[in-house]
Amino acid sequence: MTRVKICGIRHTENAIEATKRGADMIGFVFAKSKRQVTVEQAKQIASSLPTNIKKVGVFVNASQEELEATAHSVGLDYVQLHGDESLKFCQQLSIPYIKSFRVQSKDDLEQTKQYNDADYILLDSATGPYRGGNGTQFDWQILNDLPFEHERLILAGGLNQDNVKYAISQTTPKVVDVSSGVEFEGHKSNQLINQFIQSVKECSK
Ligand SMILES: O=C(O)c1ccccc1NCC(=O)[C@H](O)[C@H](O)COP(=O)(O)O
Repeated sequence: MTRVKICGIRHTENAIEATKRGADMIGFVFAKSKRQVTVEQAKQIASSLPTNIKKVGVFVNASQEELEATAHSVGLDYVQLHGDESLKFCQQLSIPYIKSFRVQSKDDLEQTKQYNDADYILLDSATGPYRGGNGTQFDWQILNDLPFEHERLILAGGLNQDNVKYAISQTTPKVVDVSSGVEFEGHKSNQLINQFIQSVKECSK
């Protein structure tokens, strides 16, 4: 089954609900964002989750020191990098990493190939003011134009309960990632989280 990552979690009740319903990964945004959490908040939420749930920290151009200290303190399984982090920078990290790319053209996919030691490649939309979490989609068709390692693919960008089945059928990702699509009036909604995970589960029926 396609795995699910619920990103931008700020409250324990949403994290618990997501994991109860079958989410595989929970994302905490440490970058400057309306979803930003402190290390202490993330630590508290993470401590309420089962150990098999992967905890992911989202960063934009953070230093190696900050990444490693936060990962250690919160108990992150992965850092997810949404900035201009070079391959050399990523290779020096002592923590497994997910490299994010904003996709507009085939050239953006070409770039991903050099990050062959990344645990996952996250493909997101380039539309919107922020480095992620904009709630906008990219043209999934681009993925069919180039050979791509779908085993390492996290599909993100504008997913929701209504489009996620089609997105999976078009791109066969290992993981689908959602943030805006499970929010109501700017807050995570347990109901939308449930409905999103349910839609993903229905794909493998
Ligand atoms: O979510 C944010 O506010 C954010 C800010 C800066 C960098 C990354 C950010 N989020 C990363 C994510 O993993 C999101 O889940 C992903 O971009 C998809 O977001 P959405 O389109 O809102 O579902």
